[in-house]
Amino acid sequence: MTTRKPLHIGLSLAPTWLSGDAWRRPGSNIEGLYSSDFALDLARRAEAAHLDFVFRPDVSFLPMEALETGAGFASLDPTVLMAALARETSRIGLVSTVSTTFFPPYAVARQLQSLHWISNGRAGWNIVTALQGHENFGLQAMPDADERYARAAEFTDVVRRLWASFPNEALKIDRDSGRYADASLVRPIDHEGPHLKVRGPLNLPEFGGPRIPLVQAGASSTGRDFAASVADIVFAPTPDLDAALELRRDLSRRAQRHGRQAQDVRLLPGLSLYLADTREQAREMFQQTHGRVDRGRKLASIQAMVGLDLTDWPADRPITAADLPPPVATPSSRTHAGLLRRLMERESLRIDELLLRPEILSAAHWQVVGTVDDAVAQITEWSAAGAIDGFLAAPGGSVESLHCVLEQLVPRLVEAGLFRSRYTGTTFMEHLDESR
Ligand SMILES: Cc1cc2nc3c(=O)[nH]c(=O)nc-3n(C[C@H](O)[C@H](O)[C@H](O)COP(=O)(O)O)c2cc1C
Repeated sequence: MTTRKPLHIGLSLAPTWLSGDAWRRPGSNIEGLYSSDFALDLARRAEAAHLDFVFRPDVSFLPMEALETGAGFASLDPTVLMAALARETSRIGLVSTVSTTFFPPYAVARQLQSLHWISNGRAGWNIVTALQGHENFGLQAMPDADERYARAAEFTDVVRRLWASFPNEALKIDRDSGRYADASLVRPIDHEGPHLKVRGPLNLPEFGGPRIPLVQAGASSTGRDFAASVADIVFAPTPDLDAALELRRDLSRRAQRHGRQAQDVRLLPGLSLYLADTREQAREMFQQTHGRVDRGRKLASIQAMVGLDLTDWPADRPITAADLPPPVATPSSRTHAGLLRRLMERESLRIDELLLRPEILSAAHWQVVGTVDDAVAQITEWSAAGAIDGFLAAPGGSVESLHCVLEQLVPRLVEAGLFRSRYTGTTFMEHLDESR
């Protein structure tokens, strides 16, 4: 029923379907979490459904308080994991998350270009400025968000110039003359900026096909501007249609201001999917998953994001906009803090209601708890409204819910003309360019 362009779909390999208490279900395969087979099974299923990409969010610290009740942020290094998937798949994009706050750009440029070669043009880079973890990298304190973005812009520029510093055309490989490369085409970048000093060139030629697509997550004003200047995909939390529409319009305006076209920046919100045969079963799965909410930790996170201490808040007293203190000056994610504040201002919720909302439970992502029909209806509506260019599936609740996304929901989107029925290209960038 829609005339819009086909969507782009990515699958988060962060095991969201094992979050809360879902890992305790008998068939969860939680024991296999740190084996490459675990992710490989998912990547193969996602490739069979012709998804654009799989991706692994990542952080460089271990929140100890969460570890007693779930794996949380403990995970394999995402770029190493993607390299393991590269040899066992052939079409699907492989997006790794690498922070611009902690790592040296030369090493990052080389690792990602290596992944691009190993996967024959399927690497992607999710650029994050990170939330915590400065203690693991010898920093005195976490730089504030604007400082992190300033470094991210310089870092991304350096990485792209390093990639270009050894162009593929420099490879001559002429056996007869004995000329391996035209070294005059390989140039240092001689970068000296406020945050970084890198000479180059990179000691790896650029892959001889489409470039590495860039994904960006972080939707404060500075984050949006950075995304609009470089990103091919923006991964964002948009808990409702209004939020997605506003972000889509704003990204289009900002992209044009940076001399790019609106469609160069594709908005793919995170979509948390608790799917079952009936709505009642889906709601039950959701309740079972989140029944054992770690109240103390959630309340601490609310306090960190909006500055309101709810420890002794009466259970039956709704929290209203008037109860909110002025916005917290430097939350670790302004995006998430802003969305939580927006929810609390718009709806006067009691504390138990608040604790079950996506702004608290699932990083403020768009959420469907229901049937495949419910999910198809919402995705169709958001797509027809021009709010999204696709979504990043983060299945929740159970392995069955995850399989339902790939084996039932995606085929329904194909039937509706909203998604591809086969791959036409072999590289990640070609998948993204299909909708142009
Ligand atoms: C949807 C979303 C996903 C994110 N994923 C990660 C991640 O995987 N790893 C990480 O270190 N930071 C992640 N971040 C943090 C951002 O990179 C950024 O540092 C933070 O949101 C602050 O930027 P902001 O002020 O624009 O919100 C994410 C942020 C958002 C909004």
